[in-house]
Amino acid sequence: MTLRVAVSGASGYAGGEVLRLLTSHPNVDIGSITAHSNAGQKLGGLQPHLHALADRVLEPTEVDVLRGHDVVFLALPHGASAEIAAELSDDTLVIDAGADHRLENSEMWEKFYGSPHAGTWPYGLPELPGAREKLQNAKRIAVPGCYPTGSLLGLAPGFSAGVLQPEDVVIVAASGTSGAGKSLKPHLLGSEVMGGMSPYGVGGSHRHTPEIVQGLSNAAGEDITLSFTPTLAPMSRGILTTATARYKPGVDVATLRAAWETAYQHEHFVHLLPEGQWPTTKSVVGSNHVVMQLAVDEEAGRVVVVVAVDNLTKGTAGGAIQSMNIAMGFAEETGLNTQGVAP
Ligand SMILES: NC(=O)C1=CN([C@@H]2O[C@H](COP(=O)(O)OP(=O)(O)OC[C@H]3O[C@@H](n4cnc5c(N)ncnc54)[C@H](OP(=O)(O)O)[C@@H]3O)[C@@H](O)[C@H]2O)C=CC1
Ligand SMILES: CC(=O)N[C@@H](CCC(=O)OP(=O)(O)O)C(=O)O
Repeated sequence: MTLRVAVSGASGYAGGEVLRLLTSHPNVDIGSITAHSNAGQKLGGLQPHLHALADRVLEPTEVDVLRGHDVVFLALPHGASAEIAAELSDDTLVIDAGADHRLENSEMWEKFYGSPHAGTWPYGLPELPGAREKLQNAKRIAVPGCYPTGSLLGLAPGFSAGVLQPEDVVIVAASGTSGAGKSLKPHLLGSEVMGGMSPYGVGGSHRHTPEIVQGLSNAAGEDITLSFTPTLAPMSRGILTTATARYKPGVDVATLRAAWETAYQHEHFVHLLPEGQWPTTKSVVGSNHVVMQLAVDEEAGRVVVVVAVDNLTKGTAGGAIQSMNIAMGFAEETGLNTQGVAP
């Protein structure tokens, strides 16, 4: 089966990565590609790495352009996708890379995004417990945020297995600058970012906080409490997440490690490294692979999990295509790879 697929936001980072991956997907024919201020431009001038599509012209992001495709990827700013998705047929698979449909709690949406909530779609992180069933035959999929991808994959196994305490979860993550998108932002100028790291969204104010709380609470079966701090690192791609949580009294080290080994033993894209090896963001650049390592800090009574993802691949576009594969009944790994780029 060949799907006709449209990509909106194709001039941006997330849309560009969706296109890069789709060009090697055997079941996809790339239909309309759309943009906003860059509509009318050739893709080659904006995404010079996408040689195979260089002469394709970006159309405006309008419902009429997106209609008539089997699958539509929306890689638009927050708030822009809900309106378009509502106009697309129920038979079209719509995959939203933005945040509009990720949260289950409308109050949380309004608190963190400051607009009316558009509703909740199946969450596109297949490795979470119960997620695959909801993605099969889905016609609407919400792609997770990039920080939630590493954070949830890092701690969900411990909560699902009932070995972690729900209160006092702490996550600190360092992201590459592509996480912020392509539009001009003064704090992302090379001279601001190169040679140093800086925090932002400190004190529970980052909008990914409720998304991570939601996923971990669902895994735990009870509400968890979280302190989440994002930081900006001088690299273009990648997120290194350090997630720690208290383990329940009496749980031993072997039981803790077994929870993660069991959760990921059959997963194609998520890999608990052999003991003693630690993840690096460099090892996952351009791949849909997630690598992690776990340590048990017995003095502190905490599990420490370190996770590396490529924010644009597994953290957005690769995860979106993996979910498309599930929804459409293709083998989950179709068109995706687990090999990084080195050095
Ligand atoms: N970057 C990342 O790592 C991740 C991004 N995401 C999400 O993906 C989405 C896109 O992010 P990203 O690619 O980084 O952002 P970019 O700023 O790189 O790209 C934004 C895209 O949206 C288009 N656009 C801008 N304004 C509008 C508008 N008002 N209406 C319609 N289209 C518009 C732009 O078109 P033009 O260039 O023509 O103006 C461009 O194609 C966001 O919702 C983001 O949260 C999710 C996970 C990770
Ligand atoms: C480095 C950086 O700025 N990252 C972005 C997160 C990008 C992303 O995944 O998030 P959404 O899809 O939810 O926007 C941020 O912190 O806002």
